[in-house]
Amino acid sequence: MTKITFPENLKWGAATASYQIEGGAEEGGRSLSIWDVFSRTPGNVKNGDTGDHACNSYHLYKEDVQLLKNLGVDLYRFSISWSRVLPDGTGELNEEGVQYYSNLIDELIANDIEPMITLYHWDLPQVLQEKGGWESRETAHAFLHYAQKMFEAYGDRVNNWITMNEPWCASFLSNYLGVHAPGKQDLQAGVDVAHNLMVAHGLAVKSFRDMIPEGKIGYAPNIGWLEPYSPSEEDRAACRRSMMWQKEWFMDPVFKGTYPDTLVKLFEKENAYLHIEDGDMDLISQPIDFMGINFYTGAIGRYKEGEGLFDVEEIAPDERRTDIGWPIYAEGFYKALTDLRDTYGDVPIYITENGACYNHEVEEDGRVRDQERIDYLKQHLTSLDRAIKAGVPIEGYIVWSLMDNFEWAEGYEKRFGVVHIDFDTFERTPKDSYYWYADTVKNHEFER
Ligand SMILES: N=NNCCOCCOc1ccc(-c2cn(C[C@@H]3NC[C@@H](O)[C@H]3O)nn2)cc1
Repeated sequence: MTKITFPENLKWGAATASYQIEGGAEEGGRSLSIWDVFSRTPGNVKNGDTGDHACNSYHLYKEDVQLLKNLGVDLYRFSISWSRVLPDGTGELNEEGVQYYSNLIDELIANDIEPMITLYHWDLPQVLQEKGGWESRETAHAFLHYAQKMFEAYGDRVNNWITMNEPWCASFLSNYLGVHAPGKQDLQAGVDVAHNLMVAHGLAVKSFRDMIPEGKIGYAPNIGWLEPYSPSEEDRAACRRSMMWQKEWFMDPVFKGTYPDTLVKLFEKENAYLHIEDGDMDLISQPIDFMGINFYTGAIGRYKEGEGLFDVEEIAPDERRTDIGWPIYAEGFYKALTDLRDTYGDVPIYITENGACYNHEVEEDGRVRDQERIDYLKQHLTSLDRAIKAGVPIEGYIVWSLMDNFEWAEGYEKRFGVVHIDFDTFERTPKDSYYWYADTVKNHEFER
């Protein structure tokens, strides 16, 4: 057996997000978010699931912290529900909402766990959506107000901050592909939302430097990996174009102060145009302390004229897929990470999400035998080890997710947690992968 051993200073964590776990959708002064409206609209979410109750973490957060403590992680990455702390989207704070997160932060610190806050994990206050949402630049300024209020409230205890989670999902998946909230299918809307999310990111980073000078801030784009089907320039260019949508479109503005011209021109051909104002690119490209990377899957990419926006078809590398249907491609994780270093240099990286969907249930003896998830994590942590040994500056690894939760348009059926949730009783049951991950975190190593 081969042992994979990680650097002692690698930080380990687990992640969740507010709309996916909290519930308490109309408790404690919280107002509706776009995900409440989207999930309550019939046809948008599998089985008509909503985040009304989710994992009931709004009431069970102390149990969650004990699960994290027994997992032995250094970090807990969670997000704040903007509409819980600012029900009007801006203006005055809802003290009850602020207190909820203050209690969570204190509970984490009391258990020697570092909080890592994600400010925007897709649950925009509905009141702001009704004023134009992220298509309106005003929302970027509302985000700055929200971020500043959070820095004031928690900056004394929280050092690690993430502005945006998966801006590709929050812009194109949500406003062009229509799969996530608000469910628009308009490429211009997607381009406008993507830019305003990045302006909002820049505004928050700039203010953060003044408000929490000792803190660390970044953002968390999601990327996949498309391996060319053949060495032909057709296949290689098609893969580059498709990956550009999640990589360069959201990373070049931050690390180069520009948008990738290939995609700018491609979008213009589809009558979708960037609306950049003076100073935007300087604002977006100010330095950050780390980049979060969310990686789940990849594929083989082959040029196919007329296929989607980029003339590329995605082929699964082999028959292995998780229960959400995504191919398993751990080699792609290694390639994606070394490609980031080759493109953007030594930007410190946290893996802010990596994990697998397997829908096991609790068996008679109380166990959840999710060996497939353990195998997925082993394969991807092996790729991570290879990337670290190749010199990619990895700060930490944060598994998605601590617990089964509301997996957006897929609802509760699709389970990503190392802890099983009974969505009727909210009973939490650590899976086999929970105990395996705890050993790996404790020993900084595992047997392949
Ligand atoms: N490329 N073209 N696709 C065209 C067709 O898309 C159909 C569906 O697409 C997607 C793409 C990506 C995702 C996704 C989900 N997660 C997992 C969450 N991450 C943040 C955290 O909250 C987790 O729950 N990450 N990514 C979902 C759907």
